[in-house]
Amino acid sequence: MWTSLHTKVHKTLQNSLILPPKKRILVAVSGGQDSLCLLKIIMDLRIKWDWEVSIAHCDHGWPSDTGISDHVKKISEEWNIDFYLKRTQILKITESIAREWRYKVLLEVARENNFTAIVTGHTLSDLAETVLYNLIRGAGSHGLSVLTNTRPLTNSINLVRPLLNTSRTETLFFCRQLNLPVWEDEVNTNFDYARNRIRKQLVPYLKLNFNPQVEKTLYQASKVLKAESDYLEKEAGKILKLASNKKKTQLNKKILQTIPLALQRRVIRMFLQHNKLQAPNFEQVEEGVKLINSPHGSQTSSFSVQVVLEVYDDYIVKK
Ligand SMILES: Nc1ncnc2c1ncn2[C@@H]1O[C@H](COP(=O)(O)OP(=O)(O)OP(=O)(O)O)[C@@H](O)[C@H]1O
Repeated sequence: MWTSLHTKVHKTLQNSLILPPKKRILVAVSGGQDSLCLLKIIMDLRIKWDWEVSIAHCDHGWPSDTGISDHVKKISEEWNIDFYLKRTQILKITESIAREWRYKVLLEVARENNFTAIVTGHTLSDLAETVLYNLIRGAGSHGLSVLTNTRPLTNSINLVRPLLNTSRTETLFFCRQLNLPVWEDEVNTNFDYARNRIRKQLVPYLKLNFNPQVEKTLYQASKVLKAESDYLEKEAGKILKLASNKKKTQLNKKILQTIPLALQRRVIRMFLQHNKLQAPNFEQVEEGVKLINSPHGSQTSSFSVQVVLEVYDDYIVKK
Protein backbone atom coordinates (compact mmCIF):
# COMPACT_ATOMS: atom_id res chain seq x y z
CA MET A 1 0.00 0.00 0.00
CA TRP A 2 1.41 3.39 -1.05
CA THR A 3 0.49 6.37 1.17
CA SER A 4 0.98 10.14 1.05
CA LEU A 5 3.74 9.72 3.68
CA HIS A 6 5.67 7.41 1.31
CA THR A 7 5.51 10.17 -1.30
CA LYS A 8 6.55 12.85 1.19
CA VAL A 9 9.61 10.91 2.42
CA HIS A 10 10.56 9.90 -1.13
CA LYS A 11 10.45 13.58 -2.20
CA THR A 12 12.40 14.70 0.87
CA LEU A 13 15.11 12.17 0.02
CA GLN A 14 15.15 13.23 -3.63
CA ASN A 15 15.51 16.91 -2.71
CA SER A 16 18.06 16.51 0.07
CA LEU A 17 20.05 13.47 -1.12
CA ILE A 18 20.72 12.58 2.51
CA LEU A 19 20.37 8.86 1.66
CA PRO A 20 21.95 8.31 -1.75
CA PRO A 21 21.06 5.25 -3.87
CA LYS A 22 22.93 1.91 -3.67
CA LYS A 23 23.97 2.32 -0.03
CA ARG A 24 24.00 -0.12 2.87
CA ILE A 25 21.78 1.45 5.51
CA LEU A 26 21.18 0.53 9.12
CA VAL A 27 17.78 1.49 10.51
CA ALA A 28 17.75 2.03 14.30
CA VAL A 29 14.47 0.48 15.45
CA SER A 30 13.25 0.97 19.01
CA GLY A 31 9.94 -0.77 18.29
CA GLY A 32 7.92 2.44 18.77
CA GLN A 33 5.67 4.11 16.18
CA ASP A 34 8.29 6.47 14.70
CA SER A 35 11.03 3.96 13.94
CA LEU A 36 8.53 1.34 12.76
CA CYS A 37 6.93 3.85 10.41
CA LEU A 38 10.43 4.75 9.17
CA LEU A 39 11.39 1.09 8.68
CA LYS A 40 8.25 0.35 6.66
CA ILE A 41 8.78 3.35 4.38
CA ILE A 42 12.48 2.58 3.90
CA MET A 43 11.63 -1.04 3.05
CA ASP A 44 8.97 0.07 0.55
CA LEU A 45 11.38 2.55 -1.08
CA ARG A 46 14.43 0.28 -1.12
CA ILE A 47 13.86 -1.15 -4.61
CA LYS A 48 13.54 2.34 -6.12
CA TRP A 49 16.75 3.43 -4.35
CA ASP A 50 18.62 0.15 -4.55
CA TRP A 51 19.51 0.14 -0.84
CA GLU A 52 20.54 -2.81 1.31
CA VAL A 53 18.61 -2.42 4.54
CA SER A 54 19.28 -3.92 8.00
CA ILE A 55 17.86 -3.30 11.47
CA ALA A 56 19.73 -2.51 14.70
CA HIS A 57 18.07 -2.65 18.09
CA CYS A 58 19.63 -1.60 21.40
CA ASP A 59 18.48 -3.36 24.56
CA HIS A 60 18.98 -1.15 27.64
CA GLY A 61 18.17 -3.96 30.05
CA TRP A 62 15.49 -1.86 31.76
CA PRO A 63 12.73 -3.95 33.37
CA SER A 64 10.21 -1.87 31.39
CA ASP A 65 11.95 -2.95 28.16
CA THR A 66 11.34 -6.67 28.71
CA GLY A 67 10.10 -8.23 25.48
CA ILE A 68 10.93 -5.33 23.12
CA SER A 69 14.05 -6.89 21.61
CA ASP A 70 12.17 -10.16 20.88
CA HIS A 71 9.37 -8.12 19.34
CA VAL A 72 11.76 -6.23 17.00
CA LYS A 73 13.60 -9.48 16.16
CA LYS A 74 10.27 -11.08 15.20
CA ILE A 75 9.48 -8.15 12.89
CA SER A 76 12.90 -8.55 11.24
CA GLU A 77 12.20 -12.25 10.64
CA GLU A 78 8.72 -11.65 9.29
CA TRP A 79 9.92 -8.84 7.02
CA ASN A 80 13.06 -10.78 6.09
CA ILE A 81 15.59 -8.15 7.18
CA ASP A 82 19.04 -8.71 8.74
CA PHE A 83 18.95 -7.94 12.46
CA TYR A 84 21.68 -6.70 14.82
CA LEU A 85 21.12 -6.67 18.57
CA LYS A 86 23.24 -4.88 21.17
CA ARG A 87 22.75 -5.36 24.91
CA THR A 88 24.22 -3.05 27.52
CA GLN A 89 26.35 -4.42 30.34
CA ILE A 90 25.95 -1.18 32.31
CA LEU A 91 23.73 -1.51 35.35
CA LYS A 92 21.36 1.32 36.30
CA ILE A 93 21.65 3.06 32.96
CA THR A 94 20.12 6.58 32.94
CA GLU A 95 18.34 8.24 29.97
CA SER A 96 21.35 10.30 28.90
CA ILE A 97 23.87 7.47 29.37
CA ALA A 98 21.49 5.25 27.39
CA ARG A 99 21.45 7.72 24.50
CA GLU A 100 25.27 7.95 24.44
CA TRP A 101 25.59 4.17 24.63
CA ARG A 102 23.08 3.73 21.77
CA TYR A 103 25.01 5.99 19.42
CA LYS A 104 28.27 4.26 20.37
CA VAL A 105 27.00 0.74 19.67
CA LEU A 106 25.08 1.74 16.53
CA LEU A 107 28.33 3.15 15.20
CA GLU A 108 30.15 -0.08 16.11
CA VAL A 109 27.62 -2.15 14.15
CA ALA A 110 27.84 0.25 11.19
CA ARG A 111 31.65 0.17 11.18
CA GLU A 112 31.94 -3.61 11.51
CA ASN A 113 29.41 -4.26 8.75
CA ASN A 114 30.19 -1.49 6.23
CA PHE A 115 27.02 0.55 6.58
CA THR A 116 27.32 4.12 5.35
CA ALA A 117 24.22 5.47 7.08
CA ILE A 118 22.54 4.99 10.45
CA VAL A 119 18.93 6.05 10.06
CA THR A 120 16.74 7.08 13.01
CA GLY A 121 13.04 7.83 13.36
CA HIS A 122 13.38 11.31 14.90
CA THR A 123 10.36 13.42 13.97
CA LEU A 124 9.29 17.05 13.84
CA SER A 125 7.73 16.46 17.27
CA ASP A 126 11.08 15.27 18.73
CA LEU A 127 12.73 18.36 17.32
CA ALA A 128 10.08 20.72 18.77
CA GLU A 129 10.40 19.01 22.17
CA THR A 130 14.19 19.31 22.09
CA VAL A 131 14.00 23.01 21.22
CA LEU A 132 11.57 23.65 24.10
CA TYR A 133 13.60 21.55 26.52
CA ASN A 134 16.85 23.31 25.67
CA LEU A 135 15.19 26.75 25.72
CA ILE A 136 13.89 26.16 29.24
CA ARG A 137 17.41 25.14 30.29
CA GLY A 138 18.84 28.39 28.93
CA ALA A 139 20.38 27.37 25.61
CA GLY A 140 21.56 29.92 23.05
CA SER A 141 21.10 29.65 19.29
CA HIS A 142 23.59 26.80 19.13
CA GLY A 143 21.61 24.71 21.62
CA LEU A 144 18.36 25.47 19.83
CA SER A 145 19.52 24.12 16.49
CA VAL A 146 20.56 20.65 17.54
CA LEU A 147 18.66 18.17 15.39
CA THR A 148 19.53 18.24 11.70
CA ASN A 149 18.42 15.80 9.01
CA THR A 150 21.97 14.56 8.54
CA ARG A 151 25.24 14.71 10.43
CA PRO A 152 28.56 12.93 9.80
CA LEU A 153 29.53 10.48 12.55
CA THR A 154 32.81 9.46 10.85
CA ASN A 155 34.36 10.15 7.45
CA SER A 156 32.26 7.38 5.90
CA ILE A 157 29.17 7.05 8.14
CA ASN A 158 26.33 9.56 8.43
CA LEU A 159 23.48 9.80 10.88
CA VAL A 160 20.32 10.41 8.84
CA ARG A 161 16.85 11.47 10.02
CA PRO A 162 14.39 11.30 7.12
CA LEU A 163 11.28 11.97 9.27
CA LEU A 164 12.41 15.32 10.65
CA ASN A 165 9.67 17.15 8.72
CA THR A 166 7.00 14.62 9.76
CA SER A 167 4.97 14.92 12.97
CA ARG A 168 4.23 12.16 15.44
CA THR A 169 0.54 12.52 14.57
CA GLU A 170 1.42 11.54 10.99
CA THR A 171 3.54 8.53 12.03
CA LEU A 172 0.74 7.32 14.33
CA PHE A 173 -1.83 7.66 11.55
CA PHE A 174 0.51 5.75 9.19
CA CYS A 175 1.05 2.91 11.68
CA ARG A 176 -2.69 2.57 12.25
CA GLN A 177 -3.45 2.77 8.54
CA LEU A 178 -0.99 -0.05 7.79
CA ASN A 179 -1.69 -1.93 10.99
CA LEU A 180 1.98 -2.03 12.03
CA PRO A 181 2.89 -3.91 15.24
CA VAL A 182 3.88 -0.88 17.35
CA TRP A 183 5.34 -1.56 20.80
CA GLU A 184 3.72 0.70 23.40
CA ASP A 185 6.56 1.78 25.70
CA GLU A 186 5.38 2.37 29.29
CA VAL A 187 8.34 4.71 29.90
CA ASN A 188 6.68 7.24 27.56
CA THR A 189 3.82 7.71 30.02
CA ASN A 190 6.07 8.30 33.04
CA PHE A 191 5.71 11.99 34.00
CA ASP A 192 8.86 11.89 36.15
CA TYR A 193 10.71 12.52 32.89
CA ALA A 194 10.76 16.17 31.75
CA ARG A 195 10.68 14.97 28.13
CA ASN A 196 7.33 13.22 28.69
CA ARG A 197 5.83 16.26 30.43
CA ILE A 198 6.85 18.41 27.46
CA ARG A 199 5.42 15.85 25.01
CA LYS A 200 2.15 15.10 26.78
CA GLN A 201 1.41 18.37 28.61
CA LEU A 202 3.34 21.39 27.34
CA VAL A 203 3.11 20.81 23.57
CA PRO A 204 -0.65 20.00 23.63
CA TYR A 205 -1.18 23.13 25.76
CA LEU A 206 0.73 25.30 23.29
CA LYS A 207 -1.13 23.77 20.36
CA LEU A 208 -4.52 24.33 21.95
CA ASN A 209 -3.94 27.82 23.34
CA PHE A 210 -1.32 29.42 21.10
CA ASN A 211 -0.61 27.79 17.76
CA PRO A 212 -1.82 24.44 16.37
CA GLN A 213 1.28 24.48 14.13
CA VAL A 214 3.73 25.09 16.98
CA GLU A 215 5.86 22.02 16.12
CA LYS A 216 6.33 23.25 12.58
CA THR A 217 7.17 26.82 13.62
CA LEU A 218 9.72 25.57 16.16
CA TYR A 219 11.26 23.45 13.38
CA GLN A 220 11.47 26.51 11.12
CA ALA A 221 12.95 28.66 13.90
CA SER A 222 15.51 25.97 14.62
CA LYS A 223 16.54 25.85 10.93
CA VAL A 224 17.03 29.64 10.81
CA LEU A 225 18.98 29.58 14.09
CA LYS A 226 21.17 26.74 12.82
CA ALA A 227 22.31 28.77 9.80
CA GLU A 228 22.92 31.86 11.94
CA SER A 229 24.72 29.90 14.61
CA ASP A 230 26.95 28.11 12.06
CA TYR A 231 27.88 31.46 10.53
CA LEU A 232 28.69 33.11 13.87
CA GLU A 233 30.67 30.05 14.98
CA LYS A 234 32.82 30.23 11.86
CA GLU A 235 33.45 33.96 12.31
CA ALA A 236 34.23 33.50 16.00
CA GLY A 237 36.71 30.76 15.08
CA LYS A 238 38.55 33.13 12.74
CA ILE A 239 38.68 35.86 15.40
CA LEU A 240 39.90 33.43 18.04
CA LYS A 241 42.78 32.50 15.74
CA LEU A 242 43.58 36.13 15.10
CA ALA A 243 43.32 37.30 18.71
CA SER A 244 45.08 34.45 20.50
CA ASN A 245 48.62 33.13 20.72
CA LYS A 246 49.42 29.71 19.20
CA LYS A 247 48.60 27.72 22.33
CA LYS A 248 45.37 29.68 22.80
CA THR A 249 46.27 30.62 26.36
CA GLN A 250 46.26 34.36 25.72
CA LEU A 251 43.71 36.68 24.07
CA ASN A 252 44.29 40.17 22.72
CA LYS A 253 41.72 42.48 24.32
CA LYS A 254 42.15 45.27 21.77
CA ILE A 255 41.03 42.99 18.91
CA LEU A 256 38.07 41.68 20.90
CA GLN A 257 36.95 45.20 21.84
CA THR A 258 36.27 45.95 18.16
CA ILE A 259 33.85 43.06 17.54
CA PRO A 260 30.11 42.85 18.38
CA LEU A 261 28.95 41.36 21.67
CA ALA A 262 27.48 38.29 19.89
CA LEU A 263 30.97 37.39 18.66
CA GLN A 264 32.73 38.35 21.91
CA ARG A 265 30.56 35.81 23.75
CA ARG A 266 31.36 33.06 21.26
CA VAL A 267 35.09 33.76 21.25
CA ILE A 268 35.16 33.68 25.06
CA ARG A 269 33.17 30.41 25.10
CA MET A 270 35.56 28.84 22.59
CA PHE A 271 38.56 30.13 24.55
CA LEU A 272 37.26 28.65 27.80
CA GLN A 273 36.38 25.35 26.11
CA HIS A 274 39.84 25.20 24.62
CA ASN A 275 41.22 25.71 28.12
CA LYS A 276 39.33 22.68 29.42
CA LEU A 277 36.09 24.19 30.68
CA GLN A 278 33.71 21.72 28.97
CA ALA A 279 30.43 23.63 28.92
CA PRO A 280 30.82 27.21 30.17
CA ASN A 281 27.53 28.57 31.51
CA PHE A 282 26.01 32.01 30.91
CA GLU A 283 27.61 33.64 33.99
CA GLN A 284 31.07 32.35 33.09
CA VAL A 285 30.85 33.67 29.55
CA GLU A 286 29.60 37.05 30.81
CA GLU A 287 32.51 37.18 33.26
CA GLY A 288 34.86 36.71 30.32
CA VAL A 289 33.12 39.45 28.34
CA LYS A 290 33.61 41.79 31.31
CA LEU A 291 37.36 41.12 31.15
CA ILE A 292 37.43 42.23 27.50
CA ASN A 293 36.18 45.64 28.51
CA SER A 294 38.01 45.91 31.81
CA PRO A 295 40.41 48.84 32.29
CA HIS A 296 44.18 48.33 32.11
CA GLY A 297 45.84 46.78 35.12
CA SER A 298 45.70 43.38 36.70
CA GLN A 299 42.32 41.70 37.24
CA THR A 300 41.69 38.02 37.94
CA SER A 301 38.59 35.91 37.29
CA SER A 302 38.18 32.29 38.28
CA PHE A 303 35.87 30.25 36.02
CA SER A 304 36.39 26.83 37.54
CA VAL A 305 39.11 24.95 39.36
CA GLN A 306 40.96 24.48 36.06
CA VAL A 307 40.52 27.88 34.48
CA VAL A 308 41.68 31.19 35.96
CA LEU A 309 42.02 34.16 33.65
CA GLU A 310 44.08 37.26 34.38
CA VAL A 311 44.21 40.56 32.56
CA TYR A 312 47.62 42.09 31.83
CA ASP A 313 47.38 45.37 29.96
CA ASP A 314 46.10 44.41 26.51
CA TYR A 315 45.88 40.66 27.14
CA ILE A 316 43.55 38.18 28.80
CA VAL A 317 45.82 35.36 29.93
CA LYS A 318 45.11 31.84 31.15
CA LYS A 319 47.07 31.32 34.38
N1 LIG B 1 16.48 1.04 21.88
C1 LIG B 1 16.66 1.53 20.66
N2 LIG B 1 17.18 0.75 19.69
C2 LIG B 1 17.40 1.22 18.45
N3 LIG B 1 17.11 2.47 18.07
C3 LIG B 1 16.59 3.30 18.98
C4 LIG B 1 16.34 2.89 20.32
N4 LIG B 1 15.81 3.94 20.99
C5 LIG B 1 15.73 4.96 20.12
N5 LIG B 1 16.20 4.60 18.91
C6 LIG B 1 16.27 5.43 17.68
O1 LIG B 1 16.31 6.79 18.05
C7 LIG B 1 15.14 7.46 17.56
C8 LIG B 1 14.71 8.49 18.57
O2 LIG B 1 14.27 7.84 19.72
P1 LIG B 1 14.01 8.62 21.07
O3 LIG B 1 13.29 9.89 20.78
O4 LIG B 1 13.46 7.67 22.06
O5 LIG B 1 15.51 8.88 21.40
P2 LIG B 1 16.20 10.07 22.13
O6 LIG B 1 16.78 9.54 23.37
O7 LIG B 1 15.29 11.25 22.19
O8 LIG B 1 17.35 10.25 21.05
P3 LIG B 1 18.15 11.56 20.74
O9 LIG B 1 19.00 11.86 21.88
O10 LIG B 1 19.00 11.14 19.55
O11 LIG B 1 17.15 12.63 20.46
C9 LIG B 1 14.14 6.34 17.31
O12 LIG B 1 13.19 6.71 16.32
C10 LIG B 1 15.03 5.21 16.85
O13 LIG B 1 15.36 5.35 15.48
